Amino acid sequence: MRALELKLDELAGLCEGLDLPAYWVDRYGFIQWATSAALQRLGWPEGLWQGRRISEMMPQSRIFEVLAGGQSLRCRELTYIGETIQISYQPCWRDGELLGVWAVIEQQEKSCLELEEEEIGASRLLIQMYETLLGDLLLGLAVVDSNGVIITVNQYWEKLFGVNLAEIQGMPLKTLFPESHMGQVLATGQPRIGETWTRDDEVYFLSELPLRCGELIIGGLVKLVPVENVETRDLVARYQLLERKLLFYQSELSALKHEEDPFVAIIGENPHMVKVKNMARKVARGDATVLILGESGTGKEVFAQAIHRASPRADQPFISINCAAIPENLLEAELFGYEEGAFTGAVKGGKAGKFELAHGGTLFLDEIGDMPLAMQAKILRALQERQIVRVGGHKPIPVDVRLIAATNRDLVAMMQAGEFRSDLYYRLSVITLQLPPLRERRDDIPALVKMLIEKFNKKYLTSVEGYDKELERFLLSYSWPGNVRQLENVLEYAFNMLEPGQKLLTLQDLPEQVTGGGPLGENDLRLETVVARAEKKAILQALQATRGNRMEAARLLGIQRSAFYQKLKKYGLSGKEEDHD
Ligand SMILES: Nc1ncnc2c1ncn2[C@@H]1O[C@H](COP(=O)(O)OP(=O)(O)OP(=O)(O)O)[C@@H](O)[C@H]1O
Repeated sequence: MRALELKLDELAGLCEGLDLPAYWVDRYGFIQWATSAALQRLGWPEGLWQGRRISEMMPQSRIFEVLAGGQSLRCRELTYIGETIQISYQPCWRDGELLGVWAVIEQQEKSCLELEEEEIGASRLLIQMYETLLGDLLLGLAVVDSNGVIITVNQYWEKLFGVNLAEIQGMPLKTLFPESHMGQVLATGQPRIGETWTRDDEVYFLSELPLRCGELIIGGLVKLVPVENVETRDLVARYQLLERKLLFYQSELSALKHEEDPFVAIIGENPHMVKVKNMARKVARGDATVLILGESGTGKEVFAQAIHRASPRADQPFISINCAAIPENLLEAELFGYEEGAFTGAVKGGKAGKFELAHGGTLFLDEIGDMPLAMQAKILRALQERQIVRVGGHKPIPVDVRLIAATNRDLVAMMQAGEFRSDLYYRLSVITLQLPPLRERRDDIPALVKMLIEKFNKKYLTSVEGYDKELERFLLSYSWPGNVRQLENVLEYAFNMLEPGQKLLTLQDLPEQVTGGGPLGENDLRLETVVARAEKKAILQALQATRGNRMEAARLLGIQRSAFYQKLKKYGLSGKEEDHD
């Protein structure tokens, strides 16, 4: 910051020394300095302009366009106290951040005339360039001036419209091509792309783009690309694929929105699962806090969402936050928001936290067992007082949220070890749902796989019908340390390995780390696997040494808590080391 202040001071000194009428406006629009020449030109009395916004001193200033758009403006004319003056504005950036705008009052009008000439010269050059490029490309091109009058077209265009360049030069494009929207493109500077146009049963992609020279729109370009063109056909195919994917996601979304019973989508006919689903269905109707326990990937978030959708709050937001994945120093601001200027890098105007965003709806705190003690106290206070205070603020903000929390850690043991506040535990655990790991409900695996195959068939436009006996045996016997999420990832991997037209999934389509005799194949001596094996072992040892305390384990390993959490996910570990040793 000091170096920067020095540079701004230097700029001020330099302008003063050169007797240049110039001033500096910071990124919030406040005038920071002005040279004596500028004060004289603008008639600003000393002492009146300091600390004021430029809009107060000069309401017609164009500086806000520059602050908003980040692009320079040259020789902009404005009338100020009865006199016409021209000002050029130069935005100044540092490390991608806009610092402010340097404004210089032009002294000679000639400089602006020169600028216009430069601009006209540049546009001529541009047109010449286009004429050379137009040649005999397999697409129709037309260039118009800023009034939409045809300057040139290429041979393809001539043939397509059955015209000669000489006879249409100077003609408004709209006369020759009434379907054009070039008028709008030139007026707004916004391109129109992705439209189609048909002539004699031939379909063309139509794009209309503005041609710019710096700030100025100097004309427009029309492109007509026949869909028959091989490259275009490829594009069309990809576009159609994207469109189908979009339709798929739209239908998924509306299915989610209109599901009568949100628990239907949760697959699980295993008796334990049925019991949990029935209980969740009942508690959804009320407003009580729910604690969902279960290993990673068992569907805790799926349950939380279903509870929300089956609750009277269904039309309000469902906001989810993974407490373990967010660095400790950012957690408070994420949860409670912050006021402007609360810390370096704080967004202008402040930011709402998850509690505020969830107002009226449900807040899902995933991995609550990884919440630092200080934050636990703040959450408890927010729940009791039904209000929060943003970081750096004083004003209490009322919040009405239903809280659903989840963890795979043993909160009772943590409580006894003083790592989890008992008052918060009792508040959270009014209703507790315990989700079984997948290895304890293997009878649900076929239904889950069927659902996932349908899902990925839609996503990848494939037509897989099932899997062979060998794969079936594997799917039913594997330990699935990462539970349903791992099953989902493994099958998605298989879909990416499919041969064209393949109807049955086989064991060979699955990732080797899974099929190689355990989560990490012991016979695989590739460096990547050996390093991964060592890393997994170190994590398990750290978890053992800290009796499953992830924060402590991360500290022992000398890595960030969020990085540690990612590694747990990568190796399909739940944090309970004895499960997977
Ligand atoms: N019973 C289920 N039926 C259908 N899909 C499920 C089921 N359980 C889990 N899934 C799917 O498995 C994935 C993981 O589920 P989810 O994110 O709810 O697990 P989690 O327990 O919250 O995991 P973590 O603790 O790691 O955040 C999701 O893609 C979810 O859709």
